[in-house]
Amino acid sequence: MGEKLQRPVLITGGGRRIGLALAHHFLDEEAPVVVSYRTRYEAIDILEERGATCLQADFSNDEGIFAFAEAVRSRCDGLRAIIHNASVWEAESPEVPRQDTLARMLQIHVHAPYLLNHELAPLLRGYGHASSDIIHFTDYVVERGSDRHMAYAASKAALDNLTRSFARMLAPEVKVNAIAPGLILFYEEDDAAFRQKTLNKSLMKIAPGEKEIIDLVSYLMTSCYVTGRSFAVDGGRPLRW
Ligand SMILES: NC(=O)C1=CN([C@@H]2O[C@H](COP(=O)(O)OP(=O)(O)OC[C@H]3O[C@@H](n4cnc5c(N)ncnc54)[C@H](OP(=O)(O)O)[C@@H]3O)[C@@H](O)[C@H]2O)C=CC1
Ligand SMILES: Nc1nc2c(c(=O)[nH]1)N=C([C@H](O)[C@@H](O)CO)CN2
Repeated sequence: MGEKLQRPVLITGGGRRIGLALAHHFLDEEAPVVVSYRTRYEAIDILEERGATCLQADFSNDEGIFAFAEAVRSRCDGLRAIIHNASVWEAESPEVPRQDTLARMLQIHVHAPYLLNHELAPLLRGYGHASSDIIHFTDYVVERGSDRHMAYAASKAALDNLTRSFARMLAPEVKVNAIAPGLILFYEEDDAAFRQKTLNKSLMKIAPGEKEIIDLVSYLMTSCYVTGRSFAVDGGRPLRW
């Protein structure tokens, strides 16, 4: 397996979109990076060519989460940060039993970060005051609930709450914060009508792209005082209702 990595930034779900952009950002900064991926996109080959360590992981059951934690421990003696990006935006649907939707949402947004933080906390500790970070990606719906994504919103709300518990548990060595995005990115297949309707839901009326998230992650990782807080990146969306 070779030498162990020097305190990499660990990003879950780093194979596409925001997680992928974060991985490239840290590689640009010459920071060591570990990403988890579920689907092996071409983007993973490129990350590996750039020096990232990419570990296949499926968090849809607890065994997959524990196996990933063990894989990280076997490659790293320490971690600079854990960024919990992996997520599924699943709506309730009449064809799917509600309990299955709820279980999947809790699995990816609560079991995975809760278990990984406990499993990997020893790798974040021991480097001094405010020297490590955990960042949870939640959602602006944590504040207001959701009509179409009720289980998703509830699971992200639980993750928001875990932010404060882990901040208490791991201070003062590890800062633990949440980022609560509104619309950041569209999907290529989103049509013009959907895009316009969605843009109109915020005050700022743009899909800002990954840079807004990268800038906030950089700020949080630079701070030596900010912990246990949630940061909205939502274009003022809650004010539109
Ligand atoms: N994009 C946006 O506008 C918004 C994003 N957010 C939050 O920001 C974060 C990033 O968003 P975005 O880039 O759009 O996320 P995506 O939904 O595009 O990607 C999430 C990643 O998580 C991975 N993942 C999903 N389920 C599992 C699993 N069971 N095991 C392992 N990995 C898994 C996916 O892998 P695979 O590709 O294999 O499915 C994917 O790579 C998320 O937490 C999201 O909820 C919040 C509000 C708005
Ligand atoms: N895991 C994901 N979570 C969310 C996504 C997404 O694509 N993947 N998208 C959104 C929306 O953009 C929404 O906030 C705007 O209508 C929410 N969560």
